[in-house]
Amino acid sequence: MTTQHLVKEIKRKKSFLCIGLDVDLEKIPQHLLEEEDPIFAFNKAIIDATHHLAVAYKPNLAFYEAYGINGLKALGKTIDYLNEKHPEIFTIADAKRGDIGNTSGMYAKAFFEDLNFDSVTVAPYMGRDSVEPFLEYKDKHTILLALTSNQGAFDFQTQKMDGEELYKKVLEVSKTWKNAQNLMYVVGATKAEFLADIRKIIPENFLLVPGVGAQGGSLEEVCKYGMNGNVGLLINSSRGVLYASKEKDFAEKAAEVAKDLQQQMAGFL
Ligand SMILES: O=C(O)c1cc(=O)[nH]c(=O)n1[C@@H]1O[C@H](COP(=O)(O)O)[C@@H](O)[C@H]1O
Repeated sequence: MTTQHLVKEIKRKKSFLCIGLDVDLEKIPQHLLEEEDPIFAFNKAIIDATHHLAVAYKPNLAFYEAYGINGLKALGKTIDYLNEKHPEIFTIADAKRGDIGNTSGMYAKAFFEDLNFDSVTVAPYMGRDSVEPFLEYKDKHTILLALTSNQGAFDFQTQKMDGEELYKKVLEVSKTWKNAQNLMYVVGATKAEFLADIRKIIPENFLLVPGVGAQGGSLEEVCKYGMNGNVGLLINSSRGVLYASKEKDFAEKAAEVAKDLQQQMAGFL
């Protein structure tokens, strides 16, 4: 999906909500465990109830790998369902990959060709040749970790290197890479006070912003940092939407939380 297409969808739905499909079998309604594929049954119910309110879905690979081959099969069914039923939705494989060039090439093939995601999250710390195999896919997006939502972000990302914070170096250097127009960046909602500086370096790239809700980030504080004004953010909520209820009404309750987030976002568009 192109960035222009994503922008069009954001304007049409008046939403820049990304729902994180982080499925935890201990948190889903227990009646779903009787289904043949509980993970897919849960995802399908969430997608069916929220697809008109969200522009993106982000399964985090950890939550599928944790259930072995069954988890990976459920991931495959989920992305196929999204691509077939809702091709207008932007899909993110939250895998945080990155390795030596030929290995990254295989990761890119897995997420962009086999699973056919629109984008994948990538860690930048192995440098240019670890990211470029993802950027080779001109119709896909690479979402680079810039300033993450967790406390440990202060261990390295905000430390100075040659007088400049490491996360700023990541932004500046990555801008010079081949097909850099296909880069998006992760900035945690818990790091809203850094967004003004970040936007000075990358005024025209989408930001994926996780960390609202369960991690304490404020939606309102990040919403004004779109690109060139108002569009250019994907704000993610996973647990806050998925586990609004553990009862049979879970999908309905998830839709209520998603609607509340969407309505707050509409005020900024
Ligand atoms: O890349 C991410 O999506 C990510 C980066 C980051 O800095 N912080 C962060 O929380 N995430 C992911 O975003 C999701 C946040 O989930 P909730 O805190 O439940 O909304 C999880 O899948 C995290 O792995």
